[in-house]
Amino acid sequence: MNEKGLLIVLSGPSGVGKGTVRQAVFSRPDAKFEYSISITTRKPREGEKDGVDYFFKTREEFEQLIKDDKLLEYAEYVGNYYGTPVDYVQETLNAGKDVFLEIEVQGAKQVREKFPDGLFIFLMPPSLGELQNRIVGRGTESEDLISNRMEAARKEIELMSMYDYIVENDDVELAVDRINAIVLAEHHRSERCVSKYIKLLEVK
Ligand SMILES: Nc1ncnc2c1ncn2[C@@H]1O[C@H](COP(=O)(O)OP(=O)(O)OP(=O)(O)O)[C@@H](O)[C@H]1O
Ligand SMILES: Nc1nc2c(ncn2[C@@H]2O[C@H](COP(=O)(O)O)[C@@H](O)[C@H]2O)c(=O)[nH]1
Repeated sequence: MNEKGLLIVLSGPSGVGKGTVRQAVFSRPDAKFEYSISITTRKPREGEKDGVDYFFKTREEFEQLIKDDKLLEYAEYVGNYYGTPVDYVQETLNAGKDVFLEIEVQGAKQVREKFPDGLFIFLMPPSLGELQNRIVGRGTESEDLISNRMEAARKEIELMSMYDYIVENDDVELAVDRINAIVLAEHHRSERCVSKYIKLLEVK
């Protein structure tokens, strides 16, 4: 029987670069994770595609998914719902593959309760000034939404102590190196790795 995969959760304040770092993680030729595409009621930004960046749903459709227990976690974030499809995550982990979630902190808290053995990584900006520059520089939010996101960011940063690791995103490729090193170390620390090597002792 397959060993289960590792659930990796990348979280952090809005605009820190989670999406950018996640894309860089997956563009490495040796990336071994499966990305769980989230479901949202937010309108697609320019260039975003349904089923690639998100599954875009109406509020009614999303609320039906909540009722049908189809979400591993969900949160309402700055006026929109965001959630993780539970079946995809369970099936992929059961197939022995690592699953990578990029979600905000309320959702990460719910995942922690259901998957205490998951690997929780918090992405930090070099400073709050730099965080604001990144949100403004992205040019996707109105002024109102930027100040809502900055306010949310301060509350999100306060929760960083519930994570296993804090990774600074001063440079995207360096942040990816750090995340890959943490995942590798976690695999080597796990019971399944020990049991794999313990088998060597059984060979006479
Ligand atoms: N290390 C970095 N240095 C400078 N700019 C960065 C870095 N990482 C990301 N950025 C830029 O910061 C902006 C926000 O990044 P991104 O959209 O990936 O953040 P996010 O955390 O996914 O945001 P949200 O939570 O709002 O979706 C983008 O314009 C991106 O190009
Ligand atoms: N709790 C969840 N949060 C999610 C999920 N997918 C994305 N997110 C987070 O929402 C905010 C806003 O995203 P944006 O695309 O509108 O900028 C950001 O922090 C994402 O990481 C999810 O499934 N669950």
